[in-house]
Amino acid sequence: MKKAVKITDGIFRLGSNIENGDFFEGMWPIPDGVSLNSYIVKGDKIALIDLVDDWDNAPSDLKEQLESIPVDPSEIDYLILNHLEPDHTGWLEDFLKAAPSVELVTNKKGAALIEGFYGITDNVKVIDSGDTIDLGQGKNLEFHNIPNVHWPETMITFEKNSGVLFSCDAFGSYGSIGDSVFDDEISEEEHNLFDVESLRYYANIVGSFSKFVLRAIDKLSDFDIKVIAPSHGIIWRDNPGEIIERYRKFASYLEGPAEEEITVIWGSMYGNTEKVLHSVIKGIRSEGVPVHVHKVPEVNVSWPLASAWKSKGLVFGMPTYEYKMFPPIAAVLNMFSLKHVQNKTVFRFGSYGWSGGAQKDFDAATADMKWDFIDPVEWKGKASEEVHQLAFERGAELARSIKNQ
Ligand SMILES: Cc1cc2nc3c(=O)[nH]c(=O)nc-3n(C[C@H](O)[C@H](O)[C@H](O)COP(=O)(O)O)c2cc1C
Repeated sequence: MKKAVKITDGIFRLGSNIENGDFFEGMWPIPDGVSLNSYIVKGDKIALIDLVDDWDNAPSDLKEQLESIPVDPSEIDYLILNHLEPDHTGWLEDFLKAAPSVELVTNKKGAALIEGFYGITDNVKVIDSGDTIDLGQGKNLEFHNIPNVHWPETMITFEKNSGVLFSCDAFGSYGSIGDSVFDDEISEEEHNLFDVESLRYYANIVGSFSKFVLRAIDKLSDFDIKVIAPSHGIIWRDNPGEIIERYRKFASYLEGPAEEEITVIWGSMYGNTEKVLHSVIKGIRSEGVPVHVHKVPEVNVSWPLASAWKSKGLVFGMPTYEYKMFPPIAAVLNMFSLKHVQNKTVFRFGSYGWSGGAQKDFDAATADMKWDFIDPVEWKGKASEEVHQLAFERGAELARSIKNQ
């Protein structure tokens, strides 16, 4: 039987790992899974904070863990919905069959979404930022809106006496959780995985809303936070400041500067662009700058997006295709535009056959992205020694320019 994990007296974590090969949000690969975390806060009254989707084993895991406390769903007085995205609410209609008198607690925008997604208007308790619900026995829940981290209705719940912050998607990460759920219990190897997966989660899911993330972090600076309990990822009780600072750093990359690193994204049909790629990389390395290389379409955009998010410099290598950019690169740029990959220094190179066209298309696609550009390198067909030399120099120039920022 799966057991709930006690965080402190009367507060428990219930969790399930999604490991069935599905993509997150239907598009982001999660080879190491993702956890869905819910929480029970028990005073005289009982609150369940965030639900799950009917996804993989999440509903049965939740039921088993409630039983382990034990809490019967019918005993739950409040279901706090910090965020209405279906990964936290999709199982709502079935849950309500087992807990018919539970009150759904959300803000005004959340109530509209409950009606929109589930047609539910009864038993909805609309709270405002700053409102509290006293559960008794020293359990007092306070609600604060953190709009657009990640949807407009997103809020956090804070249990003031224990200092546990139920932060929903804020401070979350991809990655399944093993038997240990706390930052001070997981191994160094697991920490390394969550370091990498929290960046990828951030860039994929939250990055566009970085200004709102910074606003939320400022708001939270007044709170005496002892534990961060997000809806995805590990629970931070030893060093909650670590994940707050990590998120602050990720959010700061929106306006730049990011890390002194370069992300290279490239695609090539017949190898003419690929050969020059090696000269560009040598040029970057000649300046001692770390470089991350992603080949499209082989790699899902999730990884180059995470890598680009934290890099000051970007390189795109691609040939002309039907008077435009090589389509897999165009798809990456489209995602980068959607996700606000801004304030970068960028270099593009590539081969063409007769007319070119990729550069013009690239210029148009990137006009609004707040990027500075190193002069591009283009050539007809196979690259000459001079082209290789120029590509090496431009790679080095890009590396130098990000070092000087
Ligand atoms: C399907 C296809 C469409 C192409 N369209 C154009 C084009 O519109 N204009 C052009 O100058 N070259 C065009 N080319 C030529 C390529 O840009 C050229 O072969 C280039 O060297 C390919 O680079 P790669 O070896 O890195 O794939 C096209 C090639 C292919 C295969």
